Formats: sequence, C-alpha cells, structure tokens
Amino acid sequence: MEIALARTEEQSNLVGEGITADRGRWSFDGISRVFDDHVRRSVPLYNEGHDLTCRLSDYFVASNSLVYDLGTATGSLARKLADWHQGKAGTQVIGIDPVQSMVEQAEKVHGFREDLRFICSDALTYEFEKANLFTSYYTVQFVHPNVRQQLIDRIYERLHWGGAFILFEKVRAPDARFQDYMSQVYTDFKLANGYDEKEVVGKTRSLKGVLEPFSTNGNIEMLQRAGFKDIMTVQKWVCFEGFLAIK
Ligand SMILES: C[S@@+](CC[C@H](N)C(=O)[O-])C[C@H]1O[C@@H](n2cnc3c(N)ncnc32)[C@H](O)[C@@H]1O
Repeated sequence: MEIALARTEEQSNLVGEGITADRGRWSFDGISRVFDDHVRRSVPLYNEGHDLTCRLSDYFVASNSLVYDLGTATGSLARKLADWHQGKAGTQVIGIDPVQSMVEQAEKVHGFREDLRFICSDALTYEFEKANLFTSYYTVQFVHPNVRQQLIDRIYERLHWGGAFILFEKVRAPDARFQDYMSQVYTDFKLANGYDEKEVVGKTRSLKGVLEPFSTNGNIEMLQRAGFKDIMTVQKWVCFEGFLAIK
C-alpha cells in the first residue's frame, strides 16, 4: 500500500539527504515534531506494543506505585500508562529522556498532570527511586553496548521485589540466513509504509553504530546477568521483540 506523504522540513531532514550523507550520525534532537509519525511507520506493532504494556502493567501497578518510562521521547507510552492507571491514588509515571526537545514536546502535548511527569536526563546516570515498573520501548538498543549491562543492573536494583521491567528491542537473528530474511522482510515493511529506497538506505546508514541490537538470547542473558530469573517474550514481529522480566 502506498501512502502519500506531505513532508515537512523536519521530516526531510529525518529521512532524506541529511541522513543519507551522514553515516552513524543519527540523532533524536530536532525531530520531536515528526517523531510520532516516523516511529509508527518504522516500528511494526508500535501501538499494539503500547497497549500490551498497559495490560501487563496491571500486574505490577497498584495505588502509590512508581513507573519509569525510559527513553520516553514524546511521551506517548508514559501518557497511555498514566491514563490506564488513572484513579490509583498516588501512582505516578515518570518519562525520562536525555533529549531536551523531546521532553519539551512531551510536556507540550500531554500538559501538566500530578500523575505524569517528564524529566530530561540520561537513564544511565539518573538517580531512580525504588519503582514498581520500568518500561523501555525501543530505547536500550541506543545505549552503547559497553555500558548497556550497567543500565540493566541499575533497573534491577531499583525495582521493588515483585516489580517488572518491560523491554522492547529490535533484535538480531540467531544466524546469518535468518538475519538476511528478517532484514529483507523489514525493508518490505518500511517500503510499504511510504519510505522510498533512498530513505531506507539513508536511515540504515545513519544508524550505523548508533542502534546496536542484541539477539533474543543476548537480551535474555543480559537480563539474567542483572538478576532477573523470570523472563518471557510477550510480543514478536520478525526482528522486533518485547520481553517481560520480573524481579
Ligand atoms: C525509539 S525512541 C523511543 C520511543 C518511545 N519509547 C515510544 O514509545 O515512542 C528512543 C528514545 O530513547 C532515548 N534515549 C537514548 N539514549 C537514552 C538514555 N541513555 N537514557 C534515556 N533515554 C535515551 C532517545 O532520546 C529517544 O527519544
């Protein structure tokens, strides 16, 4: 299905010449206004994963609960979680993102609410309070592999016993043949969602060394090293996977 797109200047910067020329220069700064449209056309089952996260959160979020959404971007998932648990007294969702323009856009779109806050900070250094639920929706893949384990260790440590980490990641396949199949099917997905070949190649090049997916097993082993023992895949579309890990 072809989708006609009216490109704003920001959108052109995002998917056009700018990133084609800039290997490994992907940045979330300066794309906050077009991010929502972009991410929905780039991530399969984007809305479904948010809905599933809300449904799973029922097992971990009660009144006076604390939820952190890491890499909240424009705050869509944090907002959905806050709405989902509205009425649970004292419960708060905090969206964290190191990109100021993303946090400003989140605040502009979702406004001021007692139960929903956005903080501009790096999840690697932010001093988390003890929480009931952490969510990371396609964020950990952007944390450099040499410090990724440290982040997962901190999440585990900062969770209450019985709390959970819901982690969605782009994942690599277990071998070269499957990786080849998955890459081709995902390219088909992006082309069907209105990107042209130049844009697909340009974005792939701009993400070199910036988006570094682990395999399914790599993610599970990272969660296990942090201390998680109860881990399950809750959603999967080819190379996009959601995990539920319970402390
Ligand atoms: C693909 S987007 C996340 C999409 C978002 N979670 C959603 O549901 O729409 C990745 C986000 O992670 C953020 N990010 C990257 N490194 C981070 C870090 N160290 N700590 C927190 N957020 C980070 C980026 O700024 C970006 O907004």
